[in-house]
Amino acid sequence: MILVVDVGNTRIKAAVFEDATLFEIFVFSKIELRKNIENILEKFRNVTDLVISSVGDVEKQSFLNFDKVLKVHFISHEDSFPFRNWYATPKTLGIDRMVLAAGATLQFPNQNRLVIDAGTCITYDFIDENDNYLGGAIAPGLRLRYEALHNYTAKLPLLSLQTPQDLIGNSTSESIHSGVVNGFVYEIDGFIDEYKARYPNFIIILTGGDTDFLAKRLKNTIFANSNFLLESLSQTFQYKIKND
Ligand SMILES: Nc1ncnc2c1ncn2[C@@H]1O[C@H](COP(=O)(O)OP(=O)(O)OP(=O)(O)O)[C@@H](O)[C@H]1O
Ligand SMILES: CC(C)(CO)[C@@H](O)C(=O)NCCC(=O)O
Ligand SMILES: [K+]
Repeated sequence: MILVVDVGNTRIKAAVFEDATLFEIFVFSKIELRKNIENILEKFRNVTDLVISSVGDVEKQSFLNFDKVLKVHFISHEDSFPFRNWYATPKTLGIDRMVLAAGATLQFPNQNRLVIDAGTCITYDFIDENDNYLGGAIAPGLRLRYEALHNYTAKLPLLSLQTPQDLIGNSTSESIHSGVVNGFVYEIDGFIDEYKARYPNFIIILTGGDTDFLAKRLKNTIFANSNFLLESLSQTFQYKIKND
């Protein structure tokens, strides 16, 4: 049994796996890290390995106390991944993006894949049918757009995510919701359409904290799975064990 931990930019997500079976998911903040991991290990006493992917600023130190009771693995650029990496700056590629690309490669063999992670940032990652990782895009996520409007203007309020009533916002709040939500959706559909112009066939995997909100609003057909990063982390670890 393994415990995988995804340290994101905002939150931490963890899951317990036995082979491909996911037992339970946990979401918590960085300050509660140690206590939460202890509680999970208390509940799942058969966990032998702790597998961590981190893009956040949580230090390795926070996990090292656990190495007395389990094996602790930090997924890094040095590990084996199931794709050829064509990124021009592979050392600066986010570990979360590498893990997503690994999951897409292993779960959807022999096809072009586009992974869209709508989290703090939205990231796009493309892996072609011959398992070449080509790169993608990074843009501000949904919540970040609301925050940016508020933080970098004098008059705009900080709103929480809400479905716009119409394309044409008839108040400050409706204008913001239209700009953020409609803009985000058009952007994603626009990206997908441009990828389609280059690659006639590919599957689209949507994941991240905004998956459920977005899935029903996109015009393109996508495979929505908010646990895709956690599942991919488990698969990346299995792949690493076999290939190291
Ligand atoms: N409880 C919550 N806290 C923060 N964001 C949330 C929450 N519930 C839903 N969201 C949505 O999820 C998005 C953030 O995604 P996510 O939680 O995957 O980010 P993260 O933890 O920083 O991970 P990553 O760094 O991998 O993107 C926000 O845009 C927000 O709209
Ligand atoms: C883009 C984020 C912040 C998304 O979590 C992360 O993947 C990251 O820090 N990436 C480093 C830059 C890059 O991927 O090229
Ligand atoms: K993300």
